[in-house]
Amino acid sequence: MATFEVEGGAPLHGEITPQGAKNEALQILCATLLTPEKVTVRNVPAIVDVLQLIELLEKMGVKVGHPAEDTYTFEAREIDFGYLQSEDYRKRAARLRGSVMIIGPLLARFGEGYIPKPGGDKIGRRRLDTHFIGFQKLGARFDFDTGTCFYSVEGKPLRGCYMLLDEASVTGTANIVMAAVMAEGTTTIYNAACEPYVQQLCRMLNRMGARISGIASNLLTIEGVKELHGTEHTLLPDMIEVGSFIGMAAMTQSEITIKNVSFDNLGIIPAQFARMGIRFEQRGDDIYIPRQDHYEIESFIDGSIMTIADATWPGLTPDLLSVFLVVATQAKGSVLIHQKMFESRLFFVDKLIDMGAQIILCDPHRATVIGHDRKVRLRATRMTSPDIRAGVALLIAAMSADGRSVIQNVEQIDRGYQNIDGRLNALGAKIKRLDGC
Ligand SMILES: CC(=O)N[C@H]1[C@@H](OP(=O)(O)OP(=O)(O)OC[C@H]2O[C@@H](n3ccc(=O)[nH]c3=O)[C@H](O)[C@@H]2O)O[C@H](CO)[C@@H](O)[C@@H]1O
Ligand SMILES: C=C(OP(=O)(O)O)C(=O)O
Repeated sequence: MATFEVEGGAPLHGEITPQGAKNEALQILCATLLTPEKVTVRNVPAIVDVLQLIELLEKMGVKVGHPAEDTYTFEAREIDFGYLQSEDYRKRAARLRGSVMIIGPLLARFGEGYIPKPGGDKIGRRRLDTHFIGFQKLGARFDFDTGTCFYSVEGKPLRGCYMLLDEASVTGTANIVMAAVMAEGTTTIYNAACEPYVQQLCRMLNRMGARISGIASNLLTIEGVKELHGTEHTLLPDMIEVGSFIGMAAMTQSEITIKNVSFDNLGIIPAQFARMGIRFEQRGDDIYIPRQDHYEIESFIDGSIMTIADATWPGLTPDLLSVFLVVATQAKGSVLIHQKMFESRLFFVDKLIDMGAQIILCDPHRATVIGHDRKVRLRATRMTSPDIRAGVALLIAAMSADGRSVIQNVEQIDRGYQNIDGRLNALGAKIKRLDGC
């Protein structure tokens, strides 16, 4: 288990460039299975989840090239279906959430697909009904082995149809879109998720020859085509990393510039930080955050305490609520953080309370934070990272705290943030990585 030792109170200064988007990468890499031709993907982040998925594709028979540090090529000429039944496949695919999107492309191209129960953050129930109901609507047969938690789908040809998703699942939408691109006839997906990750996937599929319209809306229409071809794709900057850096800068009284953020694809994220009282400037496609000793959370117009809640796009992504929560601990004012989607994502607040933050966990979904307005500094402590985003929130808390904190299990943070210690230390942070502690 790797550990960070963090000396709090060191302000950051300088420029940082966000990595490519983790959740987009997972969709795009799976989409390379849809064609035997070469697909080149750029701005690929070197993070654990993405590297594991690349390794998995290689084991499945995909020819993977790595012509530059952030660029990979994929040629899925043949797939080793024997490997998909192996113990090694089950073990590797079960390590990350994104592997679930292997099954849609396999079903589309080969008429069969297999996947174990995927991994990812342990943040509450993470059902897959939307994915498999969608495949069934397209005509696939579905089987779930409850003993081994192994999902199988089979069906050829798939036939386009109308479907109303029971929820706007991000990976579910991606999986169904990829299954439908080569189905016979027209598929209409209503209540589709439209996060930038899904938009980017649809745009790439269209470049490969797919016919998808309605991109960026919750109504997608897909006219099936016979085959898809190779293409090139560049991942967007990771909006969750951008949001994490905005929050980190405010909390640690730092002056930084976040370069090339693709501002137009950040949606409501900048406005939500502005409502927390955090000042920043858009400079071209960069975000400049001045040092700020105080930031005051707005109230609603009627004077009531502000709520920050997650929602499907274009609402606020649930992956940033942990960051908003930790940043609120040093704001002036109070806020209710309402994590609607996941039921076990707020328990890390116990650690912040140990550090001296004023937080009431109302129930598993809601926490009220009463900001200190910097009158009291958080105290350093020893903690363990439970998931990627809570991990980064704890890192932000430790960087602002008085004294030396220890964060264990930083492999969780490494799943989603590339060389985070190295990149932050280059800006003046004092983070020491201790391996095997
Ligand atoms: C690999 C990947 O891309 N992971 C992201 C993806 O996960 P993932 O695609 O697994 O998440 P889903 O969008 O399927 O669902 C997330 C949670 O929200 C609930 N839900 C979803 C839609 C809805 O309309 N109502 C509702 O309550 C689901 O029941 C589930 O508990 O999207 C999540 C939601 O943005 C993000 O947190 C994850 O980082
Ligand atoms: C929940 C997340 O990831 P995953 O879906 O891969 O577990 C996340 O990125 O915050």
